[in-house]
Amino acid sequence: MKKTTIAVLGVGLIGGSIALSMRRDPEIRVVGYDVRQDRLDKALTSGVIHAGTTDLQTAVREAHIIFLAAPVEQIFSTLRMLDDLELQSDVIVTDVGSTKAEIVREALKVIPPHVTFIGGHPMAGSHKSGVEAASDRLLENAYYVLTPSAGTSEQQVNRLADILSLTRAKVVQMDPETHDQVVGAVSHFPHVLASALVNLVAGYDGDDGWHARLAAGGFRDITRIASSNPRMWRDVLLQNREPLLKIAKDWANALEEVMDLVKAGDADRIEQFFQTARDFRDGLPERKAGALPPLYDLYIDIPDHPGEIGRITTLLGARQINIINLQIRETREDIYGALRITFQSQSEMEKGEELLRYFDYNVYKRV
Ligand SMILES: NC(=O)c1ccc[n+]([C@@H]2O[C@H](COP(=O)([O-])OP(=O)(O)OC[C@H]3O[C@@H](n4cnc5c(N)ncnc54)[C@H](O)[C@@H]3O)[C@@H](O)[C@H]2O)c1
Ligand SMILES: O=C(O)C(=O)C[C@]1(C(=O)O)C=C[C@@H](O)C=C1
Repeated sequence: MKKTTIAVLGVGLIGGSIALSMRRDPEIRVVGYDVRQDRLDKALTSGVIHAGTTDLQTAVREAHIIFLAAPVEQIFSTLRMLDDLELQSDVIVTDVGSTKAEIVREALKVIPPHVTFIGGHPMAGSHKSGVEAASDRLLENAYYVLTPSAGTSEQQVNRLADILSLTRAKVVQMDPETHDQVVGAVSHFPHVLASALVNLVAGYDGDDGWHARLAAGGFRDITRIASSNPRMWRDVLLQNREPLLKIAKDWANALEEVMDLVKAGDADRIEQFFQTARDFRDGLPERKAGALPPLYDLYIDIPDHPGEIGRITTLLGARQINIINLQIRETREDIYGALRITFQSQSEMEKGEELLRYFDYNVYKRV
């Protein structure tokens, strides 16, 4: 049987995670394309892709499905290049960009007639970037929005949904404008808010640094996403202007309403405000509620001498502690836990943790 070839253009967090999911099927060959050779090298050595190239034509020539997984601005420029490339006759091109309306409009304008374009957006991610943060479980149980156009053949949509089942995400269909409105409210605007709040507090933080030091769980929980890639979010905001401007207006009104209650000292309605939010927040569907087991991961600092990883796996193996995955993470100085070990169960993880601590390793549950 002929293998299915998948091209992933942009082997970063999302492209890498999709590539890893695709590799669950041994009949799929994943070719990565990136403008950065060092990123392809990382993806190759960590087994994310079967082959990598910085030549776009080589990457797409044999592809049956092409994922555009670069930052949004580069998704536009790549779309415009497709017309000059030799492609398979029934190829599906899809993207993973965080905005949809403008991308789909552009694709319909520039895509060659024999090519099917289906907009896509997996609703999962991280504030971390790059292939080193990729995981075959990143999209598990997340919604994956597809935005086929009126003329898109149902058979092609099903073909794409079929391949996407390897990510274990829940594929849904939506029109691009609805997508941008909804995702503007639940993802884009929250990123603006998180960063605006951080900038406000940074401005308050005087020489004594008390704001930074007292910032505990609340501030950290609501601002994690302010650590996201600034270039990526610049592009997203520029592509989703109209919905965002409307949401910002609604936000300003909502904030004013609460502050009016504070001004009036209206205890009942202030409490009601928090209660209403809590009811909706507590009712959000639990992403981990699906059939798949949660992750049992430990992160371990690896001392910088040869044979350390071998020593750790030997220690675990000797006590029959089962691990299902091992990942060496980007070794930037400020990152703890360079080695990630995924265990089969909670009890295996606990046994592993006890053992590694006994042998004096620094072990973390989450980083
Ligand atoms: N980060 C998230 O949480 C998230 C979630 C869902 C969707 N997205 C979307 O996924 C896309 C990628 O985001 P990411 O977080 O994976 O970014 P990333 O920075 O981790 O990866 C992007 C990769 O694209 C490469 N690249 C840059 N220009 C390119 C070009 N012209 N052609 C090919 N490759 C190029 C970069 O070298 C990098 O390896 C964006 O469009 C983003 O909107 C991101
Ligand atoms: O979890 C995160 O860090 C994310 O920001 C992921 C997130 C989001 O939920 O806003 C960010 C961008 C996307 O396009 C989809 C998902």
